[in-house]
Amino acid sequence: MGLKINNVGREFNGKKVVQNISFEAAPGEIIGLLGKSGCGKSTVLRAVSGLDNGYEGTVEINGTVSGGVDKSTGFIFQEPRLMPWLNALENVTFGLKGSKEEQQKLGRKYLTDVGLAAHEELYPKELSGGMAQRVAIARALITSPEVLLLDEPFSALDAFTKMQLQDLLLNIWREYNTTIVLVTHDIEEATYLCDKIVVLKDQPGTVGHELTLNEPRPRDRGSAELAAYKTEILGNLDLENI
Ligand SMILES: Nc1ncnc2c1ncn2[C@@H]1O[C@H](COP(=O)(O)OP(=O)(O)OP(=O)(O)O)[C@@H](O)[C@H]1O
Repeated sequence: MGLKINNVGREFNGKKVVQNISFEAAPGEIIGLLGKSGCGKSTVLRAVSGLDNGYEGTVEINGTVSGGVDKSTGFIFQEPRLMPWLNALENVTFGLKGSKEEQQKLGRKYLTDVGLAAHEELYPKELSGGMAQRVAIARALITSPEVLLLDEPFSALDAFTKMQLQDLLLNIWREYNTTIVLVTHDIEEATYLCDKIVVLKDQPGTVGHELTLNEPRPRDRGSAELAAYKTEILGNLDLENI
């Protein structure tokens, strides 16, 4: 159960961009996909999400081979991608079934979870970058996904907001016990959040290294243990060939 990626490969215009990507995430595990720009992290995540289905290999979610966009997954992008004509609550509840009252009740619960209970009426242009990304997180959570896929979700935010949202993500993960796949190029972020990190090598993207972080939470961002993981990752990033 959980997530199983078997030999995923993807070609664009006759060129292999990623190949033989395999990794697994147990239910409730946070797994990071880390690598240099262009190594194929987003390509792999799009295959896992079903947003792209032109890949080789298989993606299994809870034991079932996925054949497209799976209702049990939620996606969070680098930018919030909110609808500008809808307020925060309407963005979160957009597309939900049920009566307006039911939708609003559910929407308010998730807005509360992301710390925006008092801001449901604000429109995207009235939200800070961090608030907008909180709305995007609430929108992804409202369908109760078993697997949450995040593509560099905090990379556009300032350092302080980024740390706040990383902690928010851990709170949500604790509450909902979702399996999480996090694409990031941020080594600090990966070691702070993840149970397992898959380091991709590029051209074509392949799994270069995998490490398991047996570190209890809450983690200390400045600890010697995390520093040792960072060193291990840096040693496997092939930085001489940037
Ligand atoms: N739809 C597409 N058509 C053609 N080439 C593509 C397409 N999508 C991705 N690529 C190419 O695949 C390679 C990997 O891209 P991808 O976005 O997966 O990398 P990444 O590791 O997520 O990069 P970054 O960290 O910069 O976001 C790149 O060379 C990119 O140009």
